[in-house]
Amino acid sequence: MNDWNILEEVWQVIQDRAEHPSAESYVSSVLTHRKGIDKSLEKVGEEAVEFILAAKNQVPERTVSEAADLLFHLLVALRASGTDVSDVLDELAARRK
Ligand SMILES: N=c1c2ncn([C@@H]3O[C@H](COP(=O)(O)OP(=O)(O)OP(=O)(O)O)[C@@H](O)[C@H]3O)c2ncn1[C@@H]1O[C@H](COP(=O)(O)O)[C@@H](O)[C@H]1O
Repeated sequence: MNDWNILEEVWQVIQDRAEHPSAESYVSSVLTHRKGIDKSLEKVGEEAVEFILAAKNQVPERTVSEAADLLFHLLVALRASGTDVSDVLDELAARRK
């Protein structure tokens, strides 16, 4: 199944967790972390490295899983940096040749 809508769905949940933080929420814990934005930026770095290693070592299941982690943490970091994902999508669209 290819469902690009899942990205939008996860983005909306991240907005909700940012606006209504809860103790049980992982996203809230990252967005309210004592390290501030550094926490989500560290996660992006960590997950990027794990993705690179999985892809480089040609481990398909791990590559999929690490790519999902990377996309998720990138969305959280975009929120932490006050960047709207729509602007990122617009930027991609503007690069069409
Ligand atoms: N996609 C994810 C997702 N991917 C990974 N994780 C969590 O990310 C955490 C990080 O795990 P790691 O092993 O990388 O790191 P760790 O050492 O345990 O913890 P940290 O480094 O983060 O401190 C785990 O607790 C995972 O559960 C996620 N947590 C949430 N989501 C999505 O976000 C939504 C909202 O989640 P909550 O905010 O928890 O309600 C969920 O419905 C999902 O769609």
